Amino acid sequence: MAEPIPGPSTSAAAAAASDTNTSTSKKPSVIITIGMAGAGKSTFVQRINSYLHTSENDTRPPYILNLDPAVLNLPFEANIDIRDTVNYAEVMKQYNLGPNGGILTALNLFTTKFDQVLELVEKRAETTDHIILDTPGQIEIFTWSASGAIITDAIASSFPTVIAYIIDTARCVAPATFMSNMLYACSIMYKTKLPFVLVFNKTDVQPHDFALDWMADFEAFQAALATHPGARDAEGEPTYMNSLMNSMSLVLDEFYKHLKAVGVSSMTGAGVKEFFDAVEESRGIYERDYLPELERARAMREKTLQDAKDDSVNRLMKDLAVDRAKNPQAAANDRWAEEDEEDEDDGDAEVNIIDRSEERWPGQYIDVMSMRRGGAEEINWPRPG
Ligand SMILES: Nc1nc2c(ncn2[C@@H]2O[C@H](COP(=O)(O)OP(=O)(O)OP(=O)(O)O)[C@@H](O)[C@H]2O)c(=O)[nH]1
Repeated sequence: MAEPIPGPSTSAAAAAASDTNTSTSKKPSVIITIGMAGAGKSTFVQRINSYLHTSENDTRPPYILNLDPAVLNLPFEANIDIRDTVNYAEVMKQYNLGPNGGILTALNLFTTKFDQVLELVEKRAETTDHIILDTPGQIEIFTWSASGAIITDAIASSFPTVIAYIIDTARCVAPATFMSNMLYACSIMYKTKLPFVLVFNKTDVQPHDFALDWMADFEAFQAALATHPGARDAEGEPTYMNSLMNSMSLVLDEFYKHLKAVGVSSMTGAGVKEFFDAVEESRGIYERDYLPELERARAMREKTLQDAKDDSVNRLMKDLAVDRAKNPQAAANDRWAEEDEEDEDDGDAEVNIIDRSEERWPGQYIDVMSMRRGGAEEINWPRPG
């Protein structure tokens, strides 16, 4: 199943890669942390933040974005915090949503202003080596939503980006949980096509050697599977799930070859240096594999758009020619009346994203929802329903 991430296949792609090699060499690396609820994403971000603040590591402080609108307390200071822009509780109330719908809608609203976020990030790019994104606890809200894809694509097309997939190691000792986690990781990797680092977190509680063994040798995984409770049914036959996982382990073997895996304890800080080594190596993969593919997709999209535009214009011109031939008098009077021109001002007031490192009163909250209700400053948020 697992195909390698496409590499540069044409000379144009190779040229694009070499062009961008120079352009990305000084850009900061973006680290997008993704993981199941409770895997330790926020604690991990706090740990790598403190590592990057430690001057003896010869690094500059990172620029951090919090994209979780529902988090109550963050163990780190975010430079841009979604909670400064969207009130998740108010979104739930106004759009009549449950918690997950509220988080998703809050993220969607924030994404409509992501161009402002990118501008701020680009302004700061000279002063930092790392940009870190903490994502919502409910993994699917980021990984399977349009806004998650837009944010990922937008940032990855500007900066060398790597996905840090955080795994709760202690919860992976059961082969079935390990397999589920790996399948999820696999789906994200093939969706984003970005360099991927598996971060086995909480190694202070459970060392991750077993996971590395299972990834390196599928027979070791199959042996663990065979001895796991529930591997056989009442008649002593392997259960359906067991057989399925057995086959899957062969398939995932190929996927593991494209992964870097590190063990980290966000509690003690063990393994953080190895993580940054893996991020550094991923820059090369980004430049070699992701960028040429991005250029190719961009060129194809532009061509498709141009073709569609040309086709519409051609059809319009044909229709006009037929009309004019039928009624030459009407064609002669067919002139644009200047007074009919509409006022182009759509009343789109700005919602400013806050850069906490710049503002005078950090955390000053902009209530975009009440702005939406208020008459004077109209915002074009989408209407409920
Ligand atoms: N022992 C140990 N505990 C950890 C480690 N990392 C995180 N934890 C604990 O795991 C729990 C969840 O950590 P969080 O950082 O809140 O996890 P999260 O993935 O951000 O959680 P959500 O955003 O709610 O999904 C907390 O109780 C942390 O203290 C670690 O390396 N070792």
